[in-house]
Amino acid sequence: MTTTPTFHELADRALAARNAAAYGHDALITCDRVVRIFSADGVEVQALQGLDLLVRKGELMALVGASGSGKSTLMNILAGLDRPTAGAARVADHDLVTMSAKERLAYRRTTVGFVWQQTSRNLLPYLTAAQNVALPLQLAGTRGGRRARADRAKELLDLLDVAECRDRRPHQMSGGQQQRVALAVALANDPAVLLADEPTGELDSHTAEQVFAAFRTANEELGTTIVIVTHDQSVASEVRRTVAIRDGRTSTEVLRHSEVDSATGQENLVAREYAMLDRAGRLQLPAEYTRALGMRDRVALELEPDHIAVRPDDTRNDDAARNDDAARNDREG
Ligand SMILES: Nc1ncnc2c1ncn2[C@@H]1O[C@H](COP(=O)(O)OP(=O)(O)OP(=O)(O)O)[C@@H](O)[C@H]1O
Repeated sequence: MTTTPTFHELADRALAARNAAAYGHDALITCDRVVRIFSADGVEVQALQGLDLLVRKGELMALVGASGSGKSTLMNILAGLDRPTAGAARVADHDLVTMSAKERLAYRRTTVGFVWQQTSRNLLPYLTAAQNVALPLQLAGTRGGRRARADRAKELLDLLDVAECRDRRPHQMSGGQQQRVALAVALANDPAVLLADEPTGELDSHTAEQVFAAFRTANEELGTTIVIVTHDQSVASEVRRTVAIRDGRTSTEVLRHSEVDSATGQENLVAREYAMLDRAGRLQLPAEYTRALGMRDRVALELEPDHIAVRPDDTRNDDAARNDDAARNDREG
């Protein structure tokens, strides 16, 4: 039985709704039901299908997804190179949907830094490492002149362990060194967010580890928030938080933290998987879980005091038995 709320209850509810914090109010990156549709030759492709994502200040996280899941589309939106078709996207208080062309340019120069997969896209071939790092400072009109820019370049190249490359041009460096210098370039203007698209895609695993160490250093020493996009699942072990993208939506996420074993005193990394719950209450279950239990179309739910149980649909067996009976009757009749 439902009871009609009193006027005071309605007033309290309205006040609570007004005071409720907006989605992602305390996040540095907020994607709220982001949709991106491409139209090519009259065919529409929904690259992002209502993607939700929150990234807090100071995080180092990875977005992992298969080819075509929408990673690059999301990256281009966060980088200010593309706009969502619908939904909201904010980075460090910049509204990526309504930003003007002028604001977009300033945003790309000072708020975000990028490291792309292709080393050639990150560095100018005719400049040395130090000159490459100094260039974004010059473009942003940073005060202090040539001397200050050279000092900043030295500081970043030292920090990322590529001091020896200072006077070398990109072709005189290894792939891993080029990516670490690219990271220094991306950090030059002290961006609020650093975006990296498959930054180790062209590197062997040993070199990739060194590049990841440089990302961790940037995150820990400079406090830069870093989002790394990759299709490589092994990257997941390099960061504390991995969010999976599937079919243009964030699906599951894995958080890792260290726990000290009280018996042995040994520190272990513990990983736990979570599913995203959107504001409509929709939950995407990992395909391998649903497949393992033969779940499809419908599942049985039970609310328990501290959890919700999701079980295979127990009426399916009854339905199947009924269908078998009907088939048998048809045959016999
Ligand atoms: N400019 C475009 N025009 C038409 N379709 C596009 C465009 N860009 C991306 N798509 C489509 O959108 C979907 C998502 O593409 P996206 O490049 O974001 O995926 P991805 O996860 O980055 O893949 P990959 O790892 O292969 O780069 C794909 O189906 C792709 O074909």
